[in-house]
Formats: sequence, structure tokens, C-alpha cells
Amino acid sequence: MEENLEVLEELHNVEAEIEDVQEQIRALIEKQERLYERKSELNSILEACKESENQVNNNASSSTVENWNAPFEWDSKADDLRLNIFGISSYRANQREIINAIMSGRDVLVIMAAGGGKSLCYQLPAVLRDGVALVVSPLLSLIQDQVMGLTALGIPAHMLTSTTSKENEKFIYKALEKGEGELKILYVTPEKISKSKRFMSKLEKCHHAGRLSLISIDEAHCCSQWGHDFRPDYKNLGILKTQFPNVPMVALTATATQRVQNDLIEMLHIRRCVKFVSTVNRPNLFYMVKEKSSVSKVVVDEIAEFIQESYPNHESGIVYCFSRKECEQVAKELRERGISADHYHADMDVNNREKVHMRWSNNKLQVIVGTVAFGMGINKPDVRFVIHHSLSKSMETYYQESGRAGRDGLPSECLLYFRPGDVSRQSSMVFYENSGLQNLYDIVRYCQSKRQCRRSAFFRHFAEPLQECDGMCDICAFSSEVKEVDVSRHAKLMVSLLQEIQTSDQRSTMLQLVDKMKVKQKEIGSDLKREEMEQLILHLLLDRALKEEFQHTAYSTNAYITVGPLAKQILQGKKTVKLEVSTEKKTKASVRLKRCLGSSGLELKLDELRKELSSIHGGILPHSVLSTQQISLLCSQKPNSLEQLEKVIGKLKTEKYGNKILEQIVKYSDFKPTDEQVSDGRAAKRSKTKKNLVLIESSGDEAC
Ligand SMILES: Nc1ncnc2c1ncn2[C@@H]1O[C@H](COP(=O)(O)OP(=O)(O)OP(=O)(O)O)[C@@H](O)[C@H]1O
Ligand SMILES: [Mg+2]
Repeated sequence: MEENLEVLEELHNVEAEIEDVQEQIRALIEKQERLYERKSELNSILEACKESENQVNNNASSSTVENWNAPFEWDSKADDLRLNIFGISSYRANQREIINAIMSGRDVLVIMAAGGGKSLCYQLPAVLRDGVALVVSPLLSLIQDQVMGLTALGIPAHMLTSTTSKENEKFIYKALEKGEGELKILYVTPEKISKSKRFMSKLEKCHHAGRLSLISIDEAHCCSQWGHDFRPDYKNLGILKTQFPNVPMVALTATATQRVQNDLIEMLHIRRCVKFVSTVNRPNLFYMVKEKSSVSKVVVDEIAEFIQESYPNHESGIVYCFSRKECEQVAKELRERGISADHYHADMDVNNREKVHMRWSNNKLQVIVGTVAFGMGINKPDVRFVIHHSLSKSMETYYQESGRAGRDGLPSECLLYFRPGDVSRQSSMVFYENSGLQNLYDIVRYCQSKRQCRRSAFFRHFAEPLQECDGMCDICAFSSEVKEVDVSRHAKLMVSLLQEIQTSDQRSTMLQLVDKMKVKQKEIGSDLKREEMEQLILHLLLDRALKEEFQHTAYSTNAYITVGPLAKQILQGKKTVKLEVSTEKKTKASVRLKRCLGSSGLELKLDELRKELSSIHGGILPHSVLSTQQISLLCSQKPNSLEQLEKVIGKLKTEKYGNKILEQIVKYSDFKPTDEQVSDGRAAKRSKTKKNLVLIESSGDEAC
């Protein structure tokens, strides 16, 4: 009998051990799978890097085959147009090459970051080539802005949309069919191509007469289901290449992913296109992550203080919020703090939304507080700051949204307020999307990181070789010492606490888990702060020792924290868990990035003048009169004759606005206050000057 008992006992032990081994095997297999996944990710990043290096080399060495930088017969005409009509003093990266490829009759795919200057790439050839250029663009507001801007430059541009009058439509059809009237650039929405047989037949006639000069597909990522703004009507644009095979087609987008690029080459039938891929880097954007207080009033106070101090001249900005209600609330609270702000979201009727957008575009409203609905139609080049009141759902969306800052190439700031509590708000929205949680955790990693350059996270995400950040992110600009704290014991305690909760058939949200841990941690004689505890939860989520689970209620979806597939390693003490803690609090070394622009009296005068001129000249947008960059050039060069002015802003703008501009420059030269007199006079120590940025450093206790 006794022997039997012994055997039975050993049998139980062996069974338990087998179970344990099996669990280890399961965990190892899972780990192996993850490693394989990561391996293939890393391989594709390496391949993409090699490809882009080859492309750089090919671009350099393809001089014998296709050197788009060589002299071309249209060079002097193009230069004349660029300066004297468009008022642009020099090309930006790739612009000249793209223009030359289009002028040579090739199909072209342009991948260029937001604000890189894609419009000029097709607008200039459209004016240079004989005939009419067709531009497909997804949004009415974008089309209106473009047509208005081109008209102000004296370029015959029209649009055919739902808002076009019968009379104008007649004019356009005649121009297409018979070549009568002046029409150089015609903007249409994609629906026109897919739905209007009448339009397509007129276009056919225009082509037949040899007058269709080029076809441009702007925001071309809308063709791809993998892009972020898929438009079903864009899918039918392939017909254009089939119908007009010899007309050069240029597809332009700021979306960098390889998958989208391949997709749209297929869909538009432009397999033999010349591809120009510019870097995703936006060197003029300063990226920063700020700890977000759990008290909402404190967050708005901080945002308001930031705007008022950094942008006292009412430079434009966007604040992105998570929900519609939050947008309205934050806008209201900003107004209460003296900032001209209004909300923008999908629940508003179209007219109201448009009104807010127009007031902002005309610099009558400083800040739009929007949801993601405030997106693609934003064409304002001088947005100086984009603040995320809560985190975006992925690196890609954050890149797009923050990228609306500084499209004019001038220094601008991208600020993200992060607190762990916001993660579950987003996760309960995205968990059902393909890779939704994975994408969200990527941006959480970006926010959590205390050592890795923010910019490098974008390069990694878009599989691009690393480039210098040049001190243009909080991590690279400010030196705060980061300490690693071993929290393995807390991690173990947390996992076993969750196991207990789950055994008793209960669930715990992040907030509840922190509360329970605050009590429980006394057992190990430790006292991690709430924020540290939240950080630890995120850390374990990213490491898959914990996972999120979701439950629907009638009104919402709740996110709960549960034990993850790799929890065992923590429980068995096989894994050390370390938290990164900044020894120096960031707020103490408050460093502000400040533009020189706007701090000089002449700049303010010219800014006022452009607003005045824009309303005199039929309500065109102020930046169509003078861009912020042009104002900056005028202030540094101070031309004192029309001839000199022409060299800076070109003939057309000089003829239209030259006298008034000179008047201001002369006035300012007669009475010239010092920069200090007009600046906000804050006590500040200039620590670092680069380009036209000044980093101003001041101590936290200074009332700055
Ligand atoms: N070579 C240049 N020099 C100075 N400014 C330029 C140059 N090219 C374009 N710009 C200006 O840069 C701003 C952004 O240009 P544009 O609207 O063409 O950007 P984009 O690449 O189409 O961006 P998005 O993806 O956001 O539509 C405009 O104000 C434009 O006038
Ligand atoms: Mg554009």
C-alpha cells in the first residue's frame, strides 16, 4: 500500500513537471515565433535600407541613363516661371528633377513628405507644356485653395466639382473640346472621372486634339486600401492611363510605406514610372513628448501657457484631441484663458466646419482644436505647432498629424502629451483593427522612451536609414540623466495579483490594478509611485507579460489588464524588469524653442500687410500674398527698390504688391526699434542658436 502511495506521489510530481515543461515549451515556441516575426521585420528593414542606398547611388550614377539634374532645353523658361510667377527663389530637394522627368514625358511617382513642395512639381510643368493639365484631387477644400492660389498668380486654373456653376462648366467644356478660352490647369474630384461620361468624352476630345498636357493624381495614396485615406473613387483612376497612354502621369503622395507605393503603381498602371522617394525626415520639426497630468485643468493650463509664451503673435496651431466632447471642452477652456480657439469635429454640420476652417486659414482664429476628422484638407503652410492632447493610434497617424506643422519649411513644434491612462482609451478603439494594438504599442514605446531620439523612431518605422536629428527633439536637445530601476519584484507581485484576480473570476482595469497594487506592494516593503506603477504596467504590456482584454457594454468598450503569454518568466524570476526614470525632472529644465520670426517689428508689419492685401485681393489666403518664408527673406535682405524686391519675390508679386511692401520696409528702416524692444522681454538665456531657431533655456522656477 505504502509503495503504491509513493508511486502515486511521484506520478503526480512527474505529471506536474511535465505540465511545467509543456508550458515552458509553449512559451518558448511563442517566443520563437515572435523572434521569427521580428527577424523578418528586421530583414525587410535592411532590404529597404539597401534599396534606398542603391537608389541614392543609382540617382548619382544614372547620369548616363537618366540624369534628371542635367541641363534641359526648358531650364531658363522654368526658372523664369518659378521665380517670377510662383515667387519661389530656389528649388527644394527633388523638385527640379521631378519637373524635368515630367517635362520629358515620363510617368512619375513622387513620394515626398508633407510640405515638401509637391504642388509645384506638377503646376510648373502644367504651365510650361502646351495644352491643359488635368489634376485629380480628393477634397473640395483642397481644390478651392489650389485654384484660388493659382488664380492669384494669374495662372488660368479652374475646377469642375459639384459647386461649379453651369456657366463655368460650359466654359470648361468648350475649352476642353475646342481649345477656346484660357484654361491651363483643370482640377477635378475623382468622382468626375468615374461617374461623368460627359466629362470623359470632353477629355477624350481634348486628348484627341493633342491638348491634354499631363495628368496629375494628388494625394495618390487614396488609391490604396492600405493608405490612411482610402477613397473608393480613386480606385477607378487606372482608366486614365488606359485611355491616354501617351500623356505623362504624375502621382504624388506623402505616404511612405512600400505597400502603398506598390499598390498605387499597379492601380494607376504606371509600372514604368520614374520614382522619386524623398526622405520622411522633416528637419524643421521639433518633436517633444510631455508627461500629461491626470488633472485635466492642469493639462489645459500647460497648453495655454505654452501657446501664449511661445507664440505671442498668434501664430497658427492645431490641438488634436481624442473625442468630440473633449475638443469642445479644450477649445472652450483655451478661450477662457484668452486664446482664440475653436473646435472642429465630424459631428458639426459642414457649413460650421468650413467656417471654422476658413477663419483659421485667414489667421482670424489662432488654434483649431480638432479630432482626427481635421485632416487631409489642411493646406495651411504656416502652422507653427501641433499639440496632441492625447496620443495618436499609431506612429503613422502621428507622423501625418504632427506633419501638418511647418509645411513652409520653417521651425515648428510637435508636442505630444502622454499619460499611460490614455492608452486604454485608444486600445479599446483600435483592438479590432488589423494590427491595431501592435501599432498602438509602437507609439506607446515612442512616448515611453527616455533615451531614443524621437526622429530615429520615425526612420525605423518607415524603414529608412538613420539621419542626424541635430538636436531637434527633446531627447537630443536636453540632457537629463536616465537611471534604470530594478522593479522585478513589483512585476512579480503584479502578475501574481492579477492571477488571483482572474482566479476569482474578476477583472481589473489599469486604474483598479494600480489601486490594488498600492496596497499590495506594502508586502514587499516598497512604495512605487502611481505614475511608476502605470509605467510598469505599460512596460509589461509591451513585453507581453501582461495583455489587454476588451469587453463591450451597451455604451462603450472597456479595456482590462490580464496575465499575458510571457508572464511565467516574470513569476519564475527569470527576467529582470527595469524601469527608466529621468533623474532630472523635465519641467525643471524648461527649454523652449523659439522662432526668431515674429519677434521683429518689420515681420509683424509685413504679416499685417499680407492680411490686409489678401482681403483687398478677393479674399485669397494671406500666405498666397507672401509666404512666411518670403517675409523672413525680406526682413533679412531688406530690398529697397522694385528691382531688388523682384529678386526675392519675383516679378508678379512685385508688380501686384511691391509698392506697399517697400513702403513698410522704408518706414521700418526710418524708425527701427531693436528686437529686444519688440520681443516679449522675458528673462532668458540664449543657449544655442541654429538656422533661425533660438533655444531659450530658463530655470523651472522662473515665471516663464
Ligand atoms: N522650392 C520652394 N521654396 C520655398 N517654398 C516652397 C518651395 N516649394 C514649395 N514651397 C512652399 O511650401 C509649401 C508647401 O508646398 P505644397 O503645398 O506643395 O506641399 P505638399 O508637398 O503638397 O504637401 P502636402 O503633402 O501637405 O500636400 C507651400 O507654401 C509652397 O508654396
Ligand atoms: Mg499637396
